[in-house]
Amino acid sequence: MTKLSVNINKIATLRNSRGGDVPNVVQFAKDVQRFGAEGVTIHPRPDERHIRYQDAHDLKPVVYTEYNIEGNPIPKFIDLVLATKPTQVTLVPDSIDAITSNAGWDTIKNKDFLVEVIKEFKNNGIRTSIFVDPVLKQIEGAKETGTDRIELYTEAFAHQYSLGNKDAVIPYVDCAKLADSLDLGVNAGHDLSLDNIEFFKQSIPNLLEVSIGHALITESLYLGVENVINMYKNKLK
Ligand SMILES: CC(=O)[C@@H](O)[C@H](O)COP(=O)(O)O
Ligand SMILES: NCC(=O)COP(=O)(O)O
Repeated sequence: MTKLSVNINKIATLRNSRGGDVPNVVQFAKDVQRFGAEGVTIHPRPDERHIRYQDAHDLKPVVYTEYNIEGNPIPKFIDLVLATKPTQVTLVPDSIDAITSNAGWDTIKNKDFLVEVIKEFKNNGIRTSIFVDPVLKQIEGAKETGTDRIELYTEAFAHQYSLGNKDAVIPYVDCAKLADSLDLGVNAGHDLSLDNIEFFKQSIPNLLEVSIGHALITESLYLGVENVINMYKNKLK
């Protein structure tokens, strides 16, 4: 079975747009778990434009499923992860001004750095995952870092799949097979959605976990809007 971890960044974006505390990210994390999510993912960015570092602390006592914190391991992020001790830390090589994650690690070039930070997290009992493009030599490089898992960056697959190109999954299948043979766990994320998730999952049997945010929150709005409009209309009769 593949675990679904819900990325709640977008809930924090909505909250921050008005100030205040609506919607409440802690309540949302409680609710997604009550509805069946098997994990909660956050990706605090240095500018705290959505999830704030304080949110990571506030979520710790309520996330009883898998708590996954993603981000670029700058010193401030490393301190946050060591203080909150999530189930898993996913290392992502974001540039400081990136709108969203847009590339995986060069695991060969950054080997020494990754070995060092991964060792520190693992010594603190935190499972590690590193965000990678679906490139075989990057998976081999990931193995050399000592990480427990990789997260396959699925943006390219999602885009190509939306254009009808199902073969776009092939590099992901090859990388997942290689990871399996190297005893690396396989996660995936970015732009996964109700449209593409079933095909992706069926193509990759050893997929342990997906983290989904942008599409899942958007779909929740669309699938809920009819119901909410009717609730307002009833109150306005
Ligand atoms: C690593 C990854 O693909 C996601 O964590 C994604 O980057 C979410 O971050 P934003 O919500 O800031 O786009
Ligand atoms: N690691 C991927 C993630 O957490 C969510 O990415 P997206 O679904 O918001 O594109």
